[in-house]
Formats: sequence, structure tokens, C-alpha cells
Amino acid sequence: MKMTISNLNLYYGEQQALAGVSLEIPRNRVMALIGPSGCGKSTFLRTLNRMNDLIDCVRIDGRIELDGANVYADDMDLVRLRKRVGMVFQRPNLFPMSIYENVIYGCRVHGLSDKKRLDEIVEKSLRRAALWEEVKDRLDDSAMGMSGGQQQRLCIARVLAVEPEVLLMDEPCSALDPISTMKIEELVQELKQEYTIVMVTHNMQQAARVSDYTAFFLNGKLIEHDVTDTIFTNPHDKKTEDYITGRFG
Ligand SMILES: Nc1ncnc2c1ncn2[C@@H]1O[C@H](COP(=O)(O)OP(=O)(O)OP(=O)(O)O)[C@@H](O)[C@H]1O
Repeated sequence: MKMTISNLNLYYGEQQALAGVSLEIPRNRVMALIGPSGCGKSTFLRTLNRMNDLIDCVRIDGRIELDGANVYADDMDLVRLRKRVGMVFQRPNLFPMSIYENVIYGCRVHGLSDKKRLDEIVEKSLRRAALWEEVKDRLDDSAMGMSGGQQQRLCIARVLAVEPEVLLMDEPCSALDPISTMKIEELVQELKQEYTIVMVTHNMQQAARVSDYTAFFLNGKLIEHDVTDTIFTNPHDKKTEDYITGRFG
């Protein structure tokens, strides 16, 4: 297992957003997180690299391990944790800089400045994000001039540039057209050879297409998780069945 979550509870002030969540995330697989709006999917995703630490009123108990080490240990180095567990958001969040500078942003933060090494990282990351051929002749152009789908792949390249182990994706296709969505889905299939991927999606077909495992959340609880085929063809819980057949949510 790449990550192990045990009996996780999370509160925003008085309001409990996650209750008793336990889940194992297998290495080099894609896990989809599904469930109706507000059920806690994004909150759960953010606990995996401690992004919720940035929100004042959050209180967490339970345990999360990355390769057996306690993610919430007092001496956990958060910069290193977020390098190992990278995140791609719903909307592309690029900086108003060149394509090149966007890719290596994280590497510069981590103190890398050798031009030759940075050039290599830019090419490798853009290739892995299936974007190199489209942008190799305009690396110095502003990233803001790219299409939405290209921008999202550039965000993925930026995360890959710092060599993460786990990739968290929060509805990465929600702002994209069908063709860009297909490209991201193909990319996710490629990337799972090297990375562990956890992806929130509202799109059932997408979860069925790209994930190996699916976890269904409802009202802050993990209702069930299993091999994706089983969740979609033979779920154990009536609530899962109701959700995937579109009876609510
Ligand atoms: N920063 C925050 N402060 C207070 N409450 C929050 C915060 N973020 C989320 N919540 C609450 O926690 C609950 C779970 O929200 P979360 O965004 O994790 O759900 P979700 O399943 O990802 O929803 P969606 O599919 O709409 O993105 C909701 O009731 C939400 O209002």
C-alpha cells in the first residue's frame, strides 16, 4: 500500500466533514473518489498532503501513513510532503509567466538553478504530460495563451517536474471540453505506471473508464470501496447502487 488512512475524522469548527474514514490506497493504481456534492471528497483528498493545515478552523484525528510513515507527525517536513504528494486542482492555476517557467516553478522553489538540468526537466515533464509536441517551439510564450486543456496538462507537468510519488487530482476535467478530457484520461492511464493517483470525479463514466478502484463517500462517511468494476456492477450497499444509477446526488 502506498497510503493507509485509519479512522480519520475531520472537523471544520463544530461541523464534522469526515467521520471514521479508513482506506488503503494501492501503489501504482488509480483510485477514484465519488459521491454527491458536499460529501467530503475534496476535504479527504486535501488531508493526504495536509493542504487542510492551511485552513484555520480545521481539526483532524486518526492516522494517515505514506509508505508507513505518519503524515501528521509533528516533525513532518510539509514542503517535502507536498513534493512527494502533488496536487492538480479543478481549474488550471498557472502563473502569468512563460510555459518554461511554469514547469520549473517548483524546482526553483526547491533551489535548483542549473540551466542544463532545468532544460532536461522541462522536456521530460512536458513529454510525460503529453504536451511536449504541442509547445516545444514556444516554451518562452506566456502560459496564459494556451487552451484550457493545455493549461491543465501544463499544471500536471509542473507537478511531475518535482518527481512526486502520489498525484492528487481534484476534478481535473471539470472545466474541460470532451477532447481535452479524453487526453487527460489517457494521460492518467499512462501515469499510473509510475505514480499512485487519487482522483475526485463527478463523472461516473470517467471513474469507470480510468480507475482501478473506486471509493464512494456520502455525508462524510466512506460507504464502500472496491475494485471499480465491482462498485459499478455489483455494489454491496444500497446507497452506492442508488448513487451510481443516478437515483440521487
Ligand atoms: N474551508 C472550509 N471551511 C468550512 N467548511 C468547509 C470548508 N471546505 C469544505 N467545507 C464543508 O465540508 C463539507 C465537505 O465539503 P467538500 O468540499 O470536501 O465536499 P465535496 O464532496 O468535495 O464537494 P464537491 O463535489 O461539491 O466539490 C461541506 O459541508 C462543506 O461545506
